[in-house]
Amino acid sequence: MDLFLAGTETTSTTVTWASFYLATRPDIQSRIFAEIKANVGTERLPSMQDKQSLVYTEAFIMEVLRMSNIVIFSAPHAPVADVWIRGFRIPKGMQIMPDINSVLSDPAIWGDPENFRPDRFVSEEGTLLKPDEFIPFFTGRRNCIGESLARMELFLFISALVQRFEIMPPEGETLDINEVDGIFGGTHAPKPFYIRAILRHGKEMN
Ligand code: HEM
Repeated sequence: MDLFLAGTETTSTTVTWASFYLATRPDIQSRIFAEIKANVGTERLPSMQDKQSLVYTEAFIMEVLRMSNIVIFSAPHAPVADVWIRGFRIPKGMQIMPDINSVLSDPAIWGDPENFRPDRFVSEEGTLLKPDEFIPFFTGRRNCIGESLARMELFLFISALVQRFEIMPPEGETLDINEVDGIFGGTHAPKPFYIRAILRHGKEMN
């Protein structure tokens, strides 16, 4: 369970959502590639040392995590004593499953949660913003134990993918969020879809 669902399906589903957003948003993909080209180049693969300088790339990954919201409910939790929240009593020991989606898509927090907009995580000074409400790995003492590993995997895989390939919809086709969204099983995954991954070469890479 830990190995296949928590450790594997989560990151692979996030990469699948990232491929969808890359294929449907060439404007965003161009900005990611330009950032990688300027800060890493194309002679070597990006490494974790590059994360500080690839702010927009990391903001893209955060926006994929926010929009795709692959773990809609946290694991079951229970209070160790009676608590009152907005007039509701949650008795000691009662199992609750907090709704992560209600936070990641709250207009009062994000303004335009329905729009895919990595810039919401970039400050005016060009640094990465980390709002408290960004909780795809949930929050508190029992939050996702694999967060650091997952974020490292996503950064290395997605930055290398965009450095080497241009991601596009199939020839002559468009991809639509309403057609791929979404299968709610172990994770919130997109329905199967096709993309093209065209190797970047020549002038673009130099
Ligand atoms: C994009 C990737 C991932 C997301 C969005 C994610 C999200 C979550 C969430 C929301 C929880 C529930 C936390 C809570 O209820 O407080 C959780 C728990 C957990 N995750 Fe992840 N996870 C991801 C990747 C991983 C990876 C790569 C591993 C392991 C290598 C992992 C291992 C676990 C384990 C073992 C738990 C249960 C922790 C506990 O109950 O104490 N996760 N994850």
